Amino acid sequence: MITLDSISWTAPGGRFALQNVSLAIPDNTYAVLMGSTGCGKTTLIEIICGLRRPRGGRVLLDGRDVTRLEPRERGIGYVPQDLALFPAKRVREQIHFPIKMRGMRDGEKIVQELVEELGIEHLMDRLPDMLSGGEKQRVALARALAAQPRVLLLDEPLSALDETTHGTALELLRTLQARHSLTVLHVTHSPSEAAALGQMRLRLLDGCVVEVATGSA
Ligand SMILES: Nc1ncnc2c1ncn2[C@@H]1O[C@H](COP(=O)(O)OP(=O)(O)OP(=O)(O)O)[C@@H](O)[C@H]1O
Repeated sequence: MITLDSISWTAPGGRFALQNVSLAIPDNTYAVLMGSTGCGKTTLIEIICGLRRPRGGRVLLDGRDVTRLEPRERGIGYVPQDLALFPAKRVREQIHFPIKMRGMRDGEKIVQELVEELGIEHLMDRLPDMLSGGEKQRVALARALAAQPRVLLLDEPLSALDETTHGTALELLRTLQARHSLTVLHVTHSPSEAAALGQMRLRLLDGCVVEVATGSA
């Protein structure tokens, strides 16, 4: 369960602020978040994963207050809008990185299973600039899932894909969510993507998160 309890955040310079934003996404749910450009969607995602510190309020994951924890202590996988792959690391190192950072055991087995699931075994020795857009997405997903998080945050993960790759990626995200019992928060501008994936559809409107629809996607 992802819970935001009265989160407030002010941008440096004070020209944008979120005031008392609250939301609750139940366990094992695929939630999508929409809203006009610049309304604060990325800001909310980064507050949940710990890359931005809120001025007030709390972030709770499965009831545990993580507001003051470092990102790697939160049990969250994150795929940012630009994917943020390390330019000089090969795919193998990208995916092993979160496992190494946390000193996890069984790293080799986890990576092997993930790369098979995502169909990227043949890419393991490549650098990011030797990958297509769709391949980069898969590598970023594998890296986000390597530390076996319960929560996955996706910031417009499919926006750069062509129609065919987009369709396959939708299916992949749905399958990953179900297989790993993930609680997902996925930011998108695409109503069709939201309708295809969102068991819970949320909109950030004038600084408030409102629920647009709930039900099976
Ligand atoms: N570091 C910063 N300094 C100043 N302003 C910022 C900073 N980060 C974000 N903002 C401002 O905060 C607001 C929300 O930005 P955010 O990236 O969260 O929006 P968004 O809803 O994700 O937008 P988009 O849909 O275009 O990706 C914007 O007005 C942005 O200019």
